[in-house]
Amino acid sequence: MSPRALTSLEPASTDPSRIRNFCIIAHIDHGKSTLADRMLGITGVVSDRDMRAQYLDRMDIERERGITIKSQAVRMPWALDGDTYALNMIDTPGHVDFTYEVSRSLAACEGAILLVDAAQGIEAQTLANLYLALENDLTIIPVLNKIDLPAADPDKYAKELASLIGGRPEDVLRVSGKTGVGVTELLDRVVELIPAPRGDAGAPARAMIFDSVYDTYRGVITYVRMIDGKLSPRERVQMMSTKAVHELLEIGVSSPEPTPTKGLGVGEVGYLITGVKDVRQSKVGDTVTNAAKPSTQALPGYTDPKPMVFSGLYPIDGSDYPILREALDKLKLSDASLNYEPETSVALGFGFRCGFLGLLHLEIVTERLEREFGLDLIATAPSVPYEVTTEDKKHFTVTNPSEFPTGTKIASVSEPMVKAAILAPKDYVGTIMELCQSKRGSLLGMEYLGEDRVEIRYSMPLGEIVFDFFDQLKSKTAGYASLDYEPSGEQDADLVKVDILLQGEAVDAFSAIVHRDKAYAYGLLMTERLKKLIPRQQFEVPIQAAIGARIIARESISAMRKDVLAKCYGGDITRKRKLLEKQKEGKKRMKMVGRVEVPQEAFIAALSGDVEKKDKK
Ligand SMILES: Nc1nc2c(ncn2[C@@H]2O[C@H](COP(=O)(O)OP(=O)(O)OP(=O)(O)O)[C@@H](O)[C@H]2O)c(=O)[nH]1
Repeated sequence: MSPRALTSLEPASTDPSRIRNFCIIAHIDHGKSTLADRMLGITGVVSDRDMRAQYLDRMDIERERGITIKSQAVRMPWALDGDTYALNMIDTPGHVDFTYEVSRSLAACEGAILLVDAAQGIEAQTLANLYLALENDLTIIPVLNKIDLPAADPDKYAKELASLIGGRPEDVLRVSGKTGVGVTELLDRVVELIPAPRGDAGAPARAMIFDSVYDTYRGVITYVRMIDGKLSPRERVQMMSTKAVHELLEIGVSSPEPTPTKGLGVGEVGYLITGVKDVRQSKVGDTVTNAAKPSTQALPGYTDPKPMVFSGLYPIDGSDYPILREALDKLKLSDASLNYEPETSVALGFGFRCGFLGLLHLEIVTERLEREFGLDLIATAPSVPYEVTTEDKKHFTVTNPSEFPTGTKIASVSEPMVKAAILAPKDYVGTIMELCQSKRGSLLGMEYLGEDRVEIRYSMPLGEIVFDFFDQLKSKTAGYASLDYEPSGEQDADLVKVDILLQGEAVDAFSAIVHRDKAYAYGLLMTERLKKLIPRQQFEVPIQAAIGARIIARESISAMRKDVLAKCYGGDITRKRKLLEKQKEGKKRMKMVGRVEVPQEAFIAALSGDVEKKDKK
């Protein structure tokens, strides 16, 4: 603990002029959590003994992957020039999937520490987060981290940062979250530079929800930033988007363990517990007001986050379906942006079509389902929502390719677009442009940042990004490129559905919506894959790819009579019976597509692309 830390955990001050609300924004892995931990140690809110790495990241998956999914807020007392301040640090998620949550966390602050790895320099998310912070009028404190690294080049990157935000290189602070160098000065800088919150203490209460977390024992814990007025324990509060009224069972601050207080006033950051059991009743971005004396104007910026990536989740063992349903119901309590509805597939049986904020969100949810609920799952290829208009002027949204209309005349199809920003060393510009072009991107602009780093901006269909864009980008640039993107409306495109047919029957899990120019390649890929995976049957099985009634690719599996009894010449009837029993067992794991028997493993391998991976080895 530093001598500057205070020993008392009682809120240092509730006078708004002594409050500083800030967050740390950084690209993934630039050391935000490490720095946050170090601040907790230096301000004395967490003793060295209790300090475990990444105190703020509570979920196991977060800790293992080293990423922050859920933001948390913590109050730290800090003394400067004889005055005591309450520093509220709001931890923001760093990944693109959670941009909305980031923007709400930023809206709860007056300032932001812009943290950049002194060995890496500015990356795509540094910029994306900086732009979000500037949109919210935050005061920016530029900081270089990891100056203890031998590869650190603080002089170079201080210049880069200064030219980006318009300041002097010598004003860029240099710290190491790991060793603690410079962190005390940084805390002082937070007090000096970040403006105190302002609000109307006499007005009806308005608090903005910037996070809401499900806790098994306490129900939903809602993190808020008070804008106007005051909230006190036991009073009745109203959520302005839904008008739902709840009683405030507890109100307090995290330092960093929840500590009840007598209320929260202007500029304060803390938590509320109302006994609700589902985070959907306490939505990020919503305004909390006093039910008896409600405010008439909700705070700006609230939206319902829309799922942008869809995938079918199926239990590999069909009998796990009820467990999957229960697991999703449970996860929903803590994840307001997870959507799902039951669906059935010829190939995969019973499952759920789930909507996610993005690919990382999908990965996290599948991993939690497998890990926390012991499920083995197969996920269908991710797809995005398409808006379809038919010639008779009907509109609908297609989130499952197999539901894409055929037969009816389609007037237009539009797909979600994103503005993508890619940052990379300049040597990779050609490679990156080639890749973006091949993914139907159109160049928006290009800018040099410093001597060797370039920001390339493209408009691209989200559908191309969710496929394997990020993996390809990483492998083509030896890991040097970083990517960020934001939704930017919709655009009409010449999209078609490619079906994959086994003996004339469409296998729903393999239908895909692709651009007409890519339909043939997709058809060829899938028919070849399946040919390798599906065992011979007693008759010839054609595998075809089709757009509507038009076949665009074809393979076939030649017939073979599989006579399991052939080996059993002689009359041993028990042995014959055993073999027949065994065959029956095997059949249970088979899925029937028309008359064709397909082992489920074949579907799984075809969906995950395991065939090519094996071929490459
Ligand atoms: N040498 C050195 N390593 C550091 C420092 N700060 C963080 N690291 C290391 O950098 C890696 C990433 O640090 P984190 O604190 O997890 O990064 P983060 O920005 O919180 O990552 P996300 O939560 O994924 O955004 C870890 O391996 C840390 O040990 C530092 O000051 N010096």
